[in-house]
Amino acid sequence: MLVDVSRETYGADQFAEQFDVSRETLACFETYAAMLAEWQGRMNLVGPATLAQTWERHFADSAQLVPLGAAPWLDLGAGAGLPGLVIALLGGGPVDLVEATGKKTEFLAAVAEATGIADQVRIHRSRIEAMPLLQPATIVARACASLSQLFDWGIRFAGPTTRWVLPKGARAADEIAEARLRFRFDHDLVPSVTDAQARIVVATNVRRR
Ligand SMILES: C[S@@+](CC[C@H](N)C(=O)[O-])C[C@H]1O[C@@H](n2cnc3c(N)ncnc32)[C@H](O)[C@@H]1O
Repeated sequence: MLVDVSRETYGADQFAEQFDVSRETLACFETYAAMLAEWQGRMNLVGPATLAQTWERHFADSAQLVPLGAAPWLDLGAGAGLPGLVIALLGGGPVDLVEATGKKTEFLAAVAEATGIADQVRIHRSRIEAMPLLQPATIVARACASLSQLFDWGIRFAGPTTRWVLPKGARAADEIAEARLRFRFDHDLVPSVTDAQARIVVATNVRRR
């Protein structure tokens, strides 16, 4: 079901109701939102125009992915923790978050510490290509790269049953067609609850042609 409230009114209360978030967990998300706003003044964590819509554009957009995968998760290009920290805050961890930019990994560690989920996340300051091998049940990546590039980066972590949960915009079908030139995979397309045009690609059995 699409979020049926206007962007101006979607906030903590709507997020808590939509995702059945406890009061205690909601307090953690409020801490996260406040830290995002504070650190955004020092570095570009999220698109500046999206900061005012953090609860919908970032938290809800990430939270909708939780039921599509299973732990352990591997978040490629985690940035400000979207979706990796959101998944861990909602009890979906453990999550390995890979992020190349040192300042962003400092932010990730600070939020994990402040919200009490440090034991549910492993934060890797690394390029994805340089990561040691992990065996995630689910590989997730949001706003990081094309489907082909994500498969290229992630395939060494994946087996036939690994799920790939990859939110994509309106161009999901084009990216799938492009990826099919080089990879075989099964997939479902799940509508996004935050953007009527967007789709989430849920792929399994990804292998090179
Ligand atoms: C556009 S941001 C998206 C971040 C976050 N997933 C989100 O949805 O807000 C892409 C992130 O991927 C990181 N990144 C890009 N290529 C990477 C690589 N090869 N290894 C590790 N991180 C990478 C960038 O530093 C950046 O923080």
